[in-house]
Amino acid sequence: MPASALPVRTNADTQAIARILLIDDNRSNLELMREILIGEDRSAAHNLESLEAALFGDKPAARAPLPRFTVEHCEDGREGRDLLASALAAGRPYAVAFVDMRMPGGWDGLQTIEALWQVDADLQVVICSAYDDHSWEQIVDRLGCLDNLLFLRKPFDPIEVLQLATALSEKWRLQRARQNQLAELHQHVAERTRHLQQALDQRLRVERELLHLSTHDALTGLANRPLFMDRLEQAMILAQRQERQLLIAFIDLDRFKQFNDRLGRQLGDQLLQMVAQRMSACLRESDTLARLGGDEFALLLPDTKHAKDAMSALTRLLGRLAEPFSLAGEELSLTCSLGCSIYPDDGADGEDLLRYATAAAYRAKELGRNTIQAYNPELHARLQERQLLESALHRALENNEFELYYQPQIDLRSGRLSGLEALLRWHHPQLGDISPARFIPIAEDNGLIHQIGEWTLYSACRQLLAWQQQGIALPRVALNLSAKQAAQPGLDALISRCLKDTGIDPCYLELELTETASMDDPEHIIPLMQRLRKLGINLAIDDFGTGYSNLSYLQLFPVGKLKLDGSFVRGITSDAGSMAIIDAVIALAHRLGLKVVAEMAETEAQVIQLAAHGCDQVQGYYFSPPLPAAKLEPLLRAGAAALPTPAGDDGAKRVLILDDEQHVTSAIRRAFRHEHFEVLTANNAAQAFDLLARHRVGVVLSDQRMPDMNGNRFLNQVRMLYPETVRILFTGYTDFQSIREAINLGAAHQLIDKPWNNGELQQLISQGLEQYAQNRQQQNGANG
Ligand SMILES: Nc1nc2c(ncn2[C@@H]2O[C@@H]3COP(=O)(O)O[C@H]4[C@@H](O)[C@H](n5cnc6c(=O)[nH]c(N)nc65)O[C@@H]4COP(=O)(O)O[C@H]3[C@H]2O)c(=O)[nH]1
Repeated sequence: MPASALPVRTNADTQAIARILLIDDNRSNLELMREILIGEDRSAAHNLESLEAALFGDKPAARAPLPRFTVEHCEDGREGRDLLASALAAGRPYAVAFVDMRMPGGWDGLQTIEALWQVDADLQVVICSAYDDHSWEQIVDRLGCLDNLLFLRKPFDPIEVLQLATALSEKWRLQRARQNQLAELHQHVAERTRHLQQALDQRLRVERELLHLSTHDALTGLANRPLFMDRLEQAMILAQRQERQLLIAFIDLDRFKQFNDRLGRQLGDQLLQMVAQRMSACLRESDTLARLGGDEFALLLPDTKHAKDAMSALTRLLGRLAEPFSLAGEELSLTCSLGCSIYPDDGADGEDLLRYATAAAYRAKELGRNTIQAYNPELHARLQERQLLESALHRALENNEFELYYQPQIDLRSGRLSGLEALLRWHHPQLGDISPARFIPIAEDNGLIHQIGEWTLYSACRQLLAWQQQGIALPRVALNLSAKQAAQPGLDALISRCLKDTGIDPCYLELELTETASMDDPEHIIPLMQRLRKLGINLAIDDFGTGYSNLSYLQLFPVGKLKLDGSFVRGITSDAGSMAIIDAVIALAHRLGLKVVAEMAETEAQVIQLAAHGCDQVQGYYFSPPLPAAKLEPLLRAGAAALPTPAGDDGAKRVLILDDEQHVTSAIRRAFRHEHFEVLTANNAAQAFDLLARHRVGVVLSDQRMPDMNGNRFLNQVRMLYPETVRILFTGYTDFQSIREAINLGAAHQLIDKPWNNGELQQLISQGLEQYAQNRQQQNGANG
């Protein structure tokens, strides 16, 4: 009969009440059981207890309420299993099942119990049996020794049924509660574990990020200096074991500051990122590229069998970097200077190796940028000297080891003293006098230049004041300003303060900024120059002609002077190229209303030529070396120097003979001593150029074979420097090669064989002088 055939009586308080399933094929058994368990007659038991309490004098105990059950039943094992399954699925599991042992026509009790436990292993089971058809041992054998199985012998005592139901349902409840607690505990533990895991993950992530931040450069994502040094140390250990070499490179971007200033910080950063990406792209996984700061990078190539292989990687890097970068609609050409050192050849200390590579990169910069320079012993010596000077420099100011020397500048028209250049001298007690060319760059690097500059400024102004107080007419004093000094914030304030402190009129002060410093950073320099001009200070551009001038800037610089670099002055008498540059600079400066000062003029010939080419002022050993203030006093009081005077005639009666053999020049001089022309002689090209610079000469006769410069080359320079002068070449042998060259170059007008015939030579010279006179006339005519 289906379960629904008997009305299912359920108690109202279903949640707190244990659910019991009865499975028995005997309906009257079911009825009886149900009644016992739901229990209308249990009030009688209660009354009985009350009566006992009255009789034996006990107070009727405050009785715990009798357990009540929700009972459902069925008459067949399969049905019981299904009921159990659907109750479980509905979340209303049975606590106890009373199962009849014998149920003919269906599953017997044991089979039923097995099926029930397959559905719900927690179910407490009571086997009800009236027969001894299964011993307890047999039951245990079949079902196992389990604590959720009890045996009830029929006919059963209602109390026994109730006790079994109560105890087992309580046990079931406790077991469930424990299971729930355990599940909760598991859940709690799982949750807690999950939280801890999350916290741990988070912490690991933060730690990883922190580690990355502390070992990487935030802008480019490249390794930073500490990580680079660490990798270098590791690589050195490995390289030592494997007897390999390592290459360490220092990379400095050329003129990055200019780009950064022009593009602005944000685009400058972007450019650095692009540079980093491009460099990384041409390196191997095993290489380490690091950004040390600013525009400086370091590279470690550990996978190097031979350092030479690595050099080709560096060349590739240099080439890739030189390709233009597209940024903000512009094509930017950026190059780099690269220095490298090799482990173990150059050293065994990581810091040293990086320092050597850095020194080599700076050397590469000096050599003209966009190039690679390997560390070498010469650089090593320079570095050691640098270290020595650097530590000595720190004490130089305190120990009063500096002194200012002054070198006069002379006006080439009047010979008057037009100014003085103050030049710093360092007298070191042990190392002797040290050139500013050696220590100024060091002072620029370590920042001492600012203190040194301040000292120089105050010293020069105080000296000017002292001269003023001695009644000496004040010349203008020029001071050098290095690029770092010019970049120093508050420079104009310092100068104003110094002028105020010393009471010097700013018109007596001139500041010289090199062409390179001015052109490197015009956006900063132009406003600075304007502020200095406002203060009344004069400005000059130093070493003009050696840098990469953007000539259009020249109009924007509020300067009054260009200082022509000494290298051109040195070549003025002998090198047509130097002369051409000097001419061009003078013409340019004059068109812009600027004066030109030539520095390092050492010879009379140079001074004469500079004057002849329209240079305004000159400075150099020819007039005076830089001197201490006291030694300059005679010149300052005189206020002028004697200018050299070129021979006044036009050279139409002058001949210059150049031959390295003195007996040749002497013989010619003797032969023509009574002639109508004067004979000058020289035994080397330098002497000859010097004579030509100081005298006009109508005819030049040069030997072809000379050790310092052959005749063709000499005459060719003469052709370019003094085009009107007539040139004759002595060819000692039948030297067709030199004859052909002389003709091709147009170096010589005439050729004459050695040994020569005096009559023939005299005739050639006379013709030459006539030709020269005609050239001069034409020239004068052309000049109007
Ligand atoms: N061969 C030759 N040399 C001559 C002749 N006449 C002068 N000189 C030298 O040429 C250099 C000219 O100075 P500079 O180009 O400004 O070049 C200077 C300047 O750039 C820097 N310097 C010197 N004093 C200072 C200073 O007080 N501050 C700064 N920032 N730099 C300075 O050091 C450089 C070298 O200075 P010095 O060794 O004094 O070298 C000076 C000077 O002594 C000559 O006829 N022949």
